[in-house]
Amino acid sequence: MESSSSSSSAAAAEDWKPTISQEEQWTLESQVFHIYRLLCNIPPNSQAAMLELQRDSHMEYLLKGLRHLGPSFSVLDANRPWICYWIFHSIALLGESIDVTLEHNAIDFLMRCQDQHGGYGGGPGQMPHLATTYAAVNTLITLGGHKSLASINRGKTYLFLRRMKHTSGGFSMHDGGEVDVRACYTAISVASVLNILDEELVQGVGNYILSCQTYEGGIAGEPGSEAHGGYTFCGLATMILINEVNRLNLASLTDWLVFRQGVEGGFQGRTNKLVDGCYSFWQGGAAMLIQRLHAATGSTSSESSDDEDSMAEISPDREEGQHSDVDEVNSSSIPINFINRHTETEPLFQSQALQQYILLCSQVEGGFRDKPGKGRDHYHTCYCLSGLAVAQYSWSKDADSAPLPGSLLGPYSNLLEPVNPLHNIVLEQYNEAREFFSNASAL
Ligand SMILES: CC(C)=CCC/C(C)=C/CC/C(C)=C/COP(=O)(O)OP(=O)(O)O
Ligand SMILES: [Zn+2]
Repeated sequence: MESSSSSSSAAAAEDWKPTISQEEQWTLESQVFHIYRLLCNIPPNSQAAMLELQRDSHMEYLLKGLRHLGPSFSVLDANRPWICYWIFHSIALLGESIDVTLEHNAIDFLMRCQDQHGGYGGGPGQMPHLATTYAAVNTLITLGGHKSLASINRGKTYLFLRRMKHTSGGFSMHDGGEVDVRACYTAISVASVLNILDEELVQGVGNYILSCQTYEGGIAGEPGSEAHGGYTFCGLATMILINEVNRLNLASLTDWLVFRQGVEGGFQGRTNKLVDGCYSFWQGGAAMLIQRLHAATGSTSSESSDDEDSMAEISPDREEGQHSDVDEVNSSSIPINFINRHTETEPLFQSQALQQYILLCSQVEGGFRDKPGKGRDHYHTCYCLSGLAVAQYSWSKDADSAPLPGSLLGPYSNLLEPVNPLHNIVLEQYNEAREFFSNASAL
């Protein structure tokens, strides 16, 4: 028999139930929109307009952010290379260009952040740090052109990276700083893209990342911590860049990752936490990396894939001594071979649902946010747009081919530029930098 309290709570639940028309299908997508409509008091039948990427208002917000830094980027903030990266990368994803003066001001500012002994600080005269070094290098590559790329002192950057190398095999974020998976990723990403990656930098990194893969399958920031999307992206991308990805338990990593997408369509960073727009890239980008691991070894867009090879590529191989460790790392072809692979595999996540979460729940009038109720910021704008690009191209067989019909949610004007997910740099700018640095003189 039903108690009176349970019947009244059943009635309350009945009251709360969203009213959906008969014709409306109770799909994952309509659930997301319905929740959002309830939260934001949006009148019914306005979904189509809300699925549009508000390009103009995003550009306005991004340019306002640059103006706020001042002509010589002199605003007091210890994070200025990051602000530059978040804004310039967002503009590049939107396929927009910027005023030449602004571009030169940004390059000049980042040159002043470069330490005399290598690496970039959060502002001129500040201590060099791996996170701001990654942000500065990615920004300069995004700006592109000779002045920007040639402003990076590769020799000194290499010495800085060597100085950050830690006895554990990982890297410290700065002199005397914390050692974690973020540090490994930022160091290896910078070294790879600048074509200065060598055995000394790579030695021990794979063992360090392996020690951070948890019982859940995802990767934690440090040994013994909780698996998290941010660190899982960093650890996985690092392992690919050093050619040791098969040492990870990829089956359990994939399993953990695919369960991080919530019914809202967005991703959560870790088990039992709320979804957040920024994980659209950290988790979505990691899913894209795994999807590309399923491609046939060495195949390119013009070659066919081979299923057996592709499975061998991702099968876990955790036994010591069996991996082809550092000897192959001086081959700078690893990242480009990886990106140029032709994949026949479907995305590992619900791509339409992710696009819907980003456009309906994270997008605001100018910028993006974590979730409804939170404010916009440049970090979330950058990573929501990066995640949107990943989702839009998730059905594409080649990294740079146009999305298949139906895989793009909303109007065609929503389409962003494709990214290289290993570094989160727009593909065209990455290719320019790769060519520039492969022709650069040896250190
Ligand atoms: C390249 C680079 C520097 C990468 C950084 C990667 C990254 C985003 C790491 C996440 C850090 C972290 C533990 C956040 C948890 O915050 P929280 O507890 O507020 O959020 P949560 O509830 O969503 O876990
Ligand atoms: Zn976030």
